[in-house]
Amino acid sequence: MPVALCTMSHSPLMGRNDPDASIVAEVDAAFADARAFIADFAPDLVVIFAPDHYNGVFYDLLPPFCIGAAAQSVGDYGTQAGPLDVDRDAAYRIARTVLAAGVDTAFSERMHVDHGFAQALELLTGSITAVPTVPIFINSVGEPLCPVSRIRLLGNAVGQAAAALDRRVLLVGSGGLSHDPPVPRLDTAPPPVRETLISGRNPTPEQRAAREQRVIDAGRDFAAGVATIQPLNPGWDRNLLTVLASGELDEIDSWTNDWFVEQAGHSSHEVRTWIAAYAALAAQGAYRVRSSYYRPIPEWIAGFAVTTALPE
Ligand SMILES: O=C(O)/C=C/c1cccc(O)c1O
Ligand SMILES: [Fe+2]
Repeated sequence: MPVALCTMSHSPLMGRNDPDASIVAEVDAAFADARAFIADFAPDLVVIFAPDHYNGVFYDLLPPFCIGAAAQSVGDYGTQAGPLDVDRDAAYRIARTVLAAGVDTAFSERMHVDHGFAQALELLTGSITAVPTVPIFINSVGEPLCPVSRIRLLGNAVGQAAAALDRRVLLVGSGGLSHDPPVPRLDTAPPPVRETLISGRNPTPEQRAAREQRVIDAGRDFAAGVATIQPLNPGWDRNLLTVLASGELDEIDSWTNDWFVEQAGHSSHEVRTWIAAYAALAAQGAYRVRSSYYRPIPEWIAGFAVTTALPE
C-alpha cells in the first residue's frame, strides 16, 4: 500500500527563542511545503518514530524502543496534552511483524510521550489527534543505547508491516540532527536530578517550568556564543542527509555511538528516528527524496532539517 515519508527536527525553543525573522520564514516555508505534501498524500495512518527526553520514559524501565497501542502526551513546552488517536489494531500488527523479524521491541498500552512526538504531529498534521497514529519511541538519550544497526532493522520491520496494512501510511521521524541541549545524564547528574531520571513522572508545574526555562536559557546563551554546550556540526548533518537520500543505508551500521557524540553531540542520537523512518521506506524498495531543507539554528539548539520522500 502507498507510503510516504516526512522527517523533521523538533525543538521546543521554536517560538520561544527565535532566530532572525527571515530564518523563521524559511523554516515556516519548509513546513508549509511538508504539510502540502502530506495533504496531497492524504495518509490514513501516521507511524511516527520519536525520542523522549525523560518526560515519558525513565530509567525505571528503559527499553531501546517501544511501540504504543495507546499513548498520551504530557504537554511539555506548551505542546498539546492528552491522548493521541492511536490505532491499536495497527500497533499490534506492527509489533507482531517487528517481533517476528527478531527485533525485540517493547510494547505499551499506556505510553507517555513528550514534545518529540507532539510537536511533530502538531506541525505536520495540525494536532495530536488529526490522523490515527502508531507512536514508536526510540531511546536516543539514555545510555546504554543499542547499536544504530538495530534501528535500521527496526525500521525495516516496521516498513514491512506498513506494506501489509491496507492503509496509506505516512512515516514520520522526529529529531534534531547535530545538537547537544542540556539534557541531564545519569552518570553526571547530582542525586536529586538522578532520581528524576529514574522515576520523574508527573513533575509539579513549577518543576516542569524550571526545567524548561533552563533549556530556553541555554538556547539564548548558545546563540550568543557563551554556552558551554557542543557546537552544531553542519558538515556532519549534511553528510547524514546525503547518506539518507542515497538509499545506501547499510553504511550507517558502521557508525559507532561514541562517534555520534564526538561529532554531533549527545542528542544527535535523535537521528535514530530519521534512520528508522528511512529504513521503513526503503523496505518497500527504491525511494526518492522530494524536498530537503537544512540550516544550523543555534537559537533552537538544532541542526534543523525537514525532508520528504516517496517510493520511486
Ligand atoms: O527539554 C529537553 O529535554 C530537550 C529540549 C530540546 C532542545 C533542542 C532540541 C531538541 O531536540 C530538544 O529536544
Ligand atoms: Fe529532542
